[in-house]
This record gives sequence, C-alpha cells and structure tokens, in this order.
Amino acid sequence: MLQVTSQPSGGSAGSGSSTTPSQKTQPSGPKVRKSVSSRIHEAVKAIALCHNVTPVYESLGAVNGETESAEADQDFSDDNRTYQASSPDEVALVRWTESVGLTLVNRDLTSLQLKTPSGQILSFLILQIFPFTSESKRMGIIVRDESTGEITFYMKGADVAMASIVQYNDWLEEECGNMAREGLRTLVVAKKCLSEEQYQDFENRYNQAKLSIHDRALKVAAVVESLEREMELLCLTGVEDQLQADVRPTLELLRNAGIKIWMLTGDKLETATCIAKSSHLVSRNQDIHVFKPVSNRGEAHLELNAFRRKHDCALVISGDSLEVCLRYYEHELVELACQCPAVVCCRCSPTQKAQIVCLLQQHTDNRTCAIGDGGNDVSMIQAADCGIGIEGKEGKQASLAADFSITQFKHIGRLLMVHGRNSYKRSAALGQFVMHRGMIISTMQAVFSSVFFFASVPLYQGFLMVGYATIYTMFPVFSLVLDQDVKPEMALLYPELYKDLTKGRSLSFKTFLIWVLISIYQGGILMYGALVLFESEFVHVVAISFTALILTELLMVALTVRTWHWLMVVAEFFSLGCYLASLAFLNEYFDLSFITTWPFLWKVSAITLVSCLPLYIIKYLKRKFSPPSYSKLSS
Ligand SMILES: Nc1ncnc2c1ncn2[C@@H]1O[C@H](COP(=O)(O)OP(=O)(O)OP(=O)(O)O)[C@@H](O)[C@H]1O
Ligand SMILES: [Mg+2]
Repeated sequence: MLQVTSQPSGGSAGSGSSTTPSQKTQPSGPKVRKSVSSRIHEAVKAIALCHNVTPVYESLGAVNGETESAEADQDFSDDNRTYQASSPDEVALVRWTESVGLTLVNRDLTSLQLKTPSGQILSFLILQIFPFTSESKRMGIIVRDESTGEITFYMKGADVAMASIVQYNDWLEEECGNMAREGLRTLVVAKKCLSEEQYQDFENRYNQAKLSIHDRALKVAAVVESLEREMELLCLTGVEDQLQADVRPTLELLRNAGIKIWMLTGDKLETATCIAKSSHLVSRNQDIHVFKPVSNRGEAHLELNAFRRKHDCALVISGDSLEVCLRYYEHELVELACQCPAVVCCRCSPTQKAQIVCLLQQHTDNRTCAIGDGGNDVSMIQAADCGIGIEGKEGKQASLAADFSITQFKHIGRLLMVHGRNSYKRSAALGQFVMHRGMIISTMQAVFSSVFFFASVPLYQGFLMVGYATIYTMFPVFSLVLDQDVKPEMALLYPELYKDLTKGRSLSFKTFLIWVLISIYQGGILMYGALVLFESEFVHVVAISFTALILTELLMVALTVRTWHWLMVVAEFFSLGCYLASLAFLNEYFDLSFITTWPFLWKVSAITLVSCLPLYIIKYLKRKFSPPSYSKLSS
C-alpha cells in the first residue's frame, strides 16, 4: 500500500525570511500569507497535473448505452472512479490531491480535467508529455489552461535529477534527506511558465529534432534540456512505500537457509537504508558502511581500503560509485561485498541491476535469483539464473519476464524451501535412477558377451528391450518425482534443511560413482547368477535374469522412496502386474513350461536377494550410524 504521508512543504521553507515576520510592518503580513497560500495552491495543481494517471470509471450506464452522453455532460461521479497508472506513487499523489479538493476527473490523449471543491471544472490541453524513464529519473508535461490560455511546463523527478534544474534554494537537499531518512520516496516538483513565443520556438525545435535522421534521441533530449533550466521549485512530496505482509520473517527465513540477500533499488540512498532497516535486511544493531561517493580511481581505492578494515558490516553503495569501483577494482569489490551479511545498492539503473547479477555469476560459483515487481527489474530478472516476478501494483512486466510469478513476496519462502528443495532432490533422484536403469542392463549385456567370447549375440531381444524401457519399469521410476523426505511444514520450519542442499550432495560425482558401482554390482550379480544357476537350456538364462532384473528395479525404487505416495504403490504393482500378465504372450522368448516351476522361482528369488539385500543392509546401517538431517526431524 502506498500512502502520501508528507505533503508539499515548499511554503514554509521557501520563504526563508519567515522566521522573523514581526520585524516587518503589518501590511506585509497578509501579503506573505497570500503568497504562501497561492504557492500551496500552485503546488497542489502541479501534482494534480504532472503525472501519467488516467481515471477510469466503472461504466454504470454502459448497459443502457449512456456512457457517452454521461461523459458529454461531464458527470464524473466520485464513487466509481479508480486511477490507473504504471507507478503506484503517482496514483498515491493523485489520490492525495483528491483528498485536498483538487480531483482529476478525466484524461485523454490531449486533455486533462480537474474538479475544484466548488464543483468547477478546470480544463487543460496537453501540449507535450515527456514520459518517465529510469535513466532520466524525471517526467514532464506542458499544458495550456483552456480558460486563461497560460502555458506551463511542469516537471517532477528524483532529487538528483531535479537539483540542477530548479532555481537556487537552501532547503531542498536537507528536507529531501529528512524525508528519505524516514523511508519516504521523495519527488521534487517544479514548474516554468512559458510565453506563447517561447512555446512556439520550443515546439518548432522539438519537432525538427524528432524528424532528424541521425542521433535523434540525443537531439530530442538536447531540445528538452534547453527547457529544463531555472525552473521554479514548487514542492517536495514524500510517499510511503509500505512493506508487504511478512517481508521480515521471509527475509529471516531466507537468511537462515544460507541465502545471501542483496537489495538493488532505484531509490535514494537514505530511503533505501531506511527500508533495509525496517525490513530487517540489516538488523538494528548491525554496523552499516555507507560507501562514500567516489568519482575516480584514487578515491575508489581509498574507500575500498576503508571498507576492507570493517568486519561483519552491511554495505550501502550508490549506483554511480559502484560503477567507478567496477571500472577499476571489479574483482576486489565483488569479493569484499560477497563477505558482507547484506548489500544495498541504491540509485541503480535497470541495466546496472542486470550487470550486478552477471558480476556475481562471473565471480562466484553461486546461483543467482532475482526478485522484482516493476518494469525496471526485467533486465535483472532475465539475467539471473532464476527470475521471480511479483505481480502487483506496478503491473505485470516483471512477472511476464520471470521464470516464476508470484503475487506476494512472502510466497518466496515456500517457493524455495518447499518446491525448490523438492524439485532439486527429485530431479537428482530421478536422474540417477534413469542412469542406473540403463547401466544395469548394459552391464548384463557386457558380462554376457564376455562370457561367450564376445560373440555379438544380444541378450534380450525384441519386445523384452522395449518392455524393459517402457511399461515394466517406467512408472515406478518416474513416480519418484512424488517422493518427499520431509513434510512442507517441516521444510519451512527448518530452513537449515535448505542450507544442506547448497553443498550439492544429492547429485555430485560421488553419488554418480556410487550409482555406477551399484549398477555394475547388480548387473554382474544378475548375469553371473543366472549363468551359474542355469541348467540345460539357454532360454532359461534369459527368463531367470530378465525376471530378476525387473524385480530388482522395482525393489530399488522401493528402497529409494522416503515417503510412500499412493500413486507410487499403484505404479509398483501395476508394473509387476503388467509383467506377469505379459509372460503369457512372451513364449517367443521364454519357455512357458519352465517359468511355472519351482526351480525358476527360487533361482529368481535367490538372485534378486543377492543383488538387493546388501544394499538394504548398507542403507540401514548408514541411517543408523550417520542419519541425514531430515530423518532426525521426521522421527
Ligand atoms: N513517475 C515518476 N515520475 C517522476 N519521477 C519518478 C517517477 N517514478 C520514479 N521516479 C524517480 O526516479 C527514481 C528511479 O526510479 P526507478 O523506477 O528506477 O526506481 P524505484 O522505483 O525508485 O525503485 P525500485 O528499483 O525499488 O523499483 C525514483 O527513485 C524516483 O525518484
Ligand atoms: Mg519502481
């Protein structure tokens, strides 16, 4: 939620001599007061005009086709009006002007209408509009008052962008800092009255620049800049950017899960610091190192050294200083920053946000996840290994560009701790199992061939191969994606479980080698067992080894599963059922009279037991003597 908490304060601070009003004689009193009130009036009007907000009316009369006539009558009822804009700050400001009496009632491409408390409609023609960009950090609009014909250029933007544009004053920087330290997002509003000739001259140059073939953007910017000089400072606005629900516990959770959090924002340094504190990204008693603004190599070197001397200290750095440091001391800065408990980068442009993400990927082995809610976060979301977009007040741009889209920041906890964790563990288990399934049958073929002097005789032919890869083993193996080692509530309660994953123990060279060894052992046992135990006919070898192979696969799945899901049980029995049923049709490969005898049964059982039992025993011993962390929780 956004809320305008502070209001234009140009009045008192602007009239610097107001501290000693009584020294002057009485007559000047009313004059000053009048100018203050008109100044406030001007400021409110500027806020109500300089934005990109469109009021939208729930069309009550639409059913009767009366909308157009209603608009023609200028009947803008207050009840069903909502404001639409890409920036929630602007909506908050327009709501505020409504609350003090000046209501934005209508807007289209070329005009704007405001309603005064007395019900009078003020109409303005939009002559030009210069939209907000993250680079320029400001927006402007030129309007003509239809009743008086006055042309005014209004502009609002970040203090850094506006400071050099507005006329000299002694309060802007200080007031701005004060507001920002309270965590408010500040905007500076200014205006400039233009005469008809001035405007015509500007328009001609502007249109010419827009038509130029080379360097159009530069020329257009230069023409607009020519207008942005010596503007009259009207007021400073502060909008509170309230945190979403449960941001603090979520950040805490992520930190406990071993995730390092960096905050990249376009906001002012003071605002960003305040928000970092209020969200507990930086704890109250933690030291904060504010990186002083640097502009050259020497300064950057000094500042980096000053920072190096501090330990366990959060870093706050502005985009400009960051850029200078990265130019000369890229590696050092990343290394130092990675050791910090928290990093806040303020006044970052969208490209800088993406650049920081790429830097982390280049300089560390860590994975990056970028979370954002606005259009200015899109590039970093796309640069990160995993992009998460929050769909909300700033529109859908971030969420459309992201890999995952959520509606609330707090959902990140569950997304990572539960779904992320499960998905990693399951992919690891599934990947290794699929590998095991192929490897075991290859080992059997290899053993078989080598025993028979490398004759090129396939062990299993035709449907046996197809069946093995599909209906006989597919369902249990893939049902492993339903496996879960701890309950979701547990995973959320103990973020340390997630931290465990970062060691990458579920899928590493070690686990891969273990599975290779298991495959070789089991393939070997199955084949040698069948060869040792077979009697007169070769077809029996195929029948015994193949049946034992299918049983081994099913048992291995059962051995791997940590929590049984009913679908897993179904998958196991379904596969077994399919195999038993298909035996009736497999007389091409099997001797059906043999597989219904006792010798067949005990041989298959014996071989399966030898291939699986040792693994069960090892697993049991391992659980007993060095249980994994999750098993301590589930007991
Ligand atoms: N609609 C606007 N009109 C004029 N100035 C704006 C507008 N929106 C933002 N600004 C100014 O431009 C600055 C940069 O805006 P930007 O959108 O890049 O980042 P942000 O919204 O402040 O932060 P975040 O990265 O957290 O979304 C803001 O801090 C603000 O001072
Ligand atoms: Mg923003």
